[in-house]
Order: sequence, then structure tokens, then C-alpha cells
Amino acid sequence: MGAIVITVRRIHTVTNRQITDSIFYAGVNDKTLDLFESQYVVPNGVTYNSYVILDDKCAIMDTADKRASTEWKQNITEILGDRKPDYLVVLHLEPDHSANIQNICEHYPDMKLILSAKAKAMLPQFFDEDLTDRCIAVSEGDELSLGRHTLKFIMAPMVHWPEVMVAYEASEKILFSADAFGKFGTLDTQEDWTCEARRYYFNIVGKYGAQVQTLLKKAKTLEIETICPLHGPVLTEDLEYYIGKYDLWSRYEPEDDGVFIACASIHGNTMNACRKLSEILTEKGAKKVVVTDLARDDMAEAVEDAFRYDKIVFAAASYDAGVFPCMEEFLHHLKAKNFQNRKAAIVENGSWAPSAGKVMRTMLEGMKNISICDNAVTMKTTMKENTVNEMEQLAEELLAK
Ligand SMILES: Cc1cc2nc3c(=O)[nH]c(=O)nc-3n(C[C@H](O)[C@H](O)[C@H](O)COP(=O)(O)O)c2cc1C
Repeated sequence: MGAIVITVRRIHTVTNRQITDSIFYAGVNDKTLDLFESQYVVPNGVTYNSYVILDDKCAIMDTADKRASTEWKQNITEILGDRKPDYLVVLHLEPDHSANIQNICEHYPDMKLILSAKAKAMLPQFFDEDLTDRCIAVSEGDELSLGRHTLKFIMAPMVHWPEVMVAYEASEKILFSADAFGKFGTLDTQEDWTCEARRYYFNIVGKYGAQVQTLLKKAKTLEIETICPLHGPVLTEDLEYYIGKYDLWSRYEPEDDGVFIACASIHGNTMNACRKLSEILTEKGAKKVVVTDLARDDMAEAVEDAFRYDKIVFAAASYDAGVFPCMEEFLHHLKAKNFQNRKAAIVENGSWAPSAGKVMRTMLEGMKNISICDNAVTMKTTMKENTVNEMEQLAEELLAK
């Protein structure tokens, strides 16, 4: 997230649930969830998006989390009126989108499930009832005619599950993008798209940059005017901006020129040094410096910021001949999300046998294309004159082109 102010983009606020004449929003806002995927704080909640296409044939696009079952079913019934859905299109099987599949199948016994072959194979894991006979598996490029609307299916394996596909509707130029282009935050939240979409992307999809690139290449061949993701707002204008961000993020290229200082401090001395380092870096011309307290601040935001800026400082206290655990956890997340292509520097602290630097260096060496500055800082408990001198040298090297 951080503090760079970006013009708030206008996004489609779903009023009357209507996206176009015949496409409707059936999703649900959830403002009561403590942790998304039992891991990510969602201060402004999250949405479970679902859509309905009303044509000669009716299609429901994905279901919703079990937390939202009642409201979602009510939305579906309101939109459908007396009509019955012919198809439930399952783009993604993760429970926050698939929890109501069995439910809705029981309610509409003639409705068919349209899903990828991989999803068909995985489906029985999720439900007690055998839904195999209801399944129509589709492959790359297959089309489903609803009347005026035709859905074309495009496989998107490992964005970010193996069974994922997206659907393109050419007459309305809409891409139903599954979890791609998703964002934390409910639809009635007034906030910039980018920060919470970036935090969502790097923490949930981040590992699969190559697969996102493959999907973006396929998307390039389509004329898209609207993106309907499974979380967050429907995107209706300035689509090059959103697609451009996904392109940049999935190439693991930094977004902003700046230094992200990730600090793991037990008693505050390493944090003091980080604040001083921030001043030194600013004096030496760093465009932006962001300091994070890994022990207290949101870990997912720290991961997001690590990917956002082009330079990063890892600063940590030594701990039991290793590194203070929140730094180890941070590095573990970065490795898991394929962190790469950054310039890094190390600051360690220890009162008798500093060990944090070695551990951090070893973990960073296990990542791709991380260039670690030769100048490192070792401080013994509190910041002294020699610490400041070492930080000056580290800053010079880190900021050098
Ligand atoms: C449980 C525990 C284990 C520690 N293990 C080490 C260690 O292995 N080596 C060392 O030099 N210092 C160790 N320390 C000391 C701290 O790393 C040291 O006091 C450091 O200056 C703390 O920096 P801070 O004020 O930023 O937390 C340990 C401290 C604690 C509380």
C-alpha cells in the first residue's frame, strides 16, 4: 500500500445489479470476515462476485462463499425471477466461489455445470453429492451459445489454481476473469483500486507470474471493454491501466523507484537505526523510503511493498543464533511468491554473536536475481557512530545506478 497518491479511478458501482441490459451482478459484500483465506486482514471486507446472463438460455457465472449463501441465493432468485438457469459456469473451484455449487444444483435439477476438465476431475473432492452427470467439460476455445450471447472459454491454469478458466463474451466485450483483476474491499468502499488489488495480487497470485503472462497474451487477442472479476469492482474504463499493472506485476518488475526497509526489531534498536537509515537515504536522493515494522505491521502489505519498490533493505535482530522470526517469515513469504530482480541490502543487530545477517543472506541467495550490496551493517545493540558510517556507505551503494 504505502503513501503514493494515485488518482482514484472510476469503477463500475453496481447499481440495481445491472451491468448491461442482460448481465447482472449477483455477488455479495462481506464486511465481517476476520481474515481472508485465514491469513489476510481485510479492513474493508471483501466481495464474492457472481454474475447472471439472461438470454434465450440463462447462465450463472460462479457461486459465492458459504458465509454468503443466503444473500447470494436471494440475489440469484431476484435476478432470475420465474426463469430457471440452464447453466452454472464454474471458472474457479476455490471454496469462496464454489461453496454453493451443490446447493444450487439441488435447487435447479436441470441446470448443467460448465467447467474445465480439471475442474470436473476435482469437483467430487468438494461435495458429498456426485455431480458428474451434470458436468459439461470445456476446453480452450470452446464456445457456449446462450442466444445473443456466446461464452468463449480460455484456460488459465495456475492463475492461481490448476482448474481455472476465464470466459469471454464477444457481443458485450466482457471478460469474466476469475480471480485475476480481483481486489480486497467491498463494493461500497471508496478507495483506490491499485493498493488493495496489488496486495491481493502479490499475496495470492504472485507466485504464478509466468501463467499470468500466458493469460495476458491470450487476452491481448480479445477486444475487452469490461472485466468482471470474482472479487472487487467490475472494471469498465481505462482497462489498459489495470491490464498494464497486471503485466508489470507478473513480470516481477518494480513499479516504483524507492527503498523499502523491512525491519524486525525486538527492543527497538534496529528500528531506530532503520529510521536513521531512512533519513540518510532521503538525504542521498532516494525518491521514496518506506519503513515497515515486520513485528506489527500487516505482513501481506510488507510483501506487497517488497514487490512494489526497486530496492529493499532487510534489517533484523539476531535471535537464538538465527534471525528474529518475523523476518524469517517475511523472507519465507517472498521466496514462496517468487520474489526476484531486486537490489537488496542487509542490516543485522546482535548483542553477543550477530547471526541475523548470515541467515538473511542465505535465504536471499535462494531467490532469483537478488543483487545484495557488498556493504552490510552489523550493529551491536545500539546505534553508534560507526553504525551511522556503515549505513552511509550502504546507502551510497544501494542508491548507485
Ligand atoms: C530470545 C533472544 C535471543 C537472542 N539471540 C541472540 C543471538 O543469537 N545472538 C546475538 O548476538 N544476540 C541475540 N539476541 C540479542 C538481540 O539480537 C540484541 O539484543 C539486539 O540488539 C536486539 O535488537 P533490537 O533492539 O532491535 O531488538 C537475542 C535476544 C533475544 C531476546
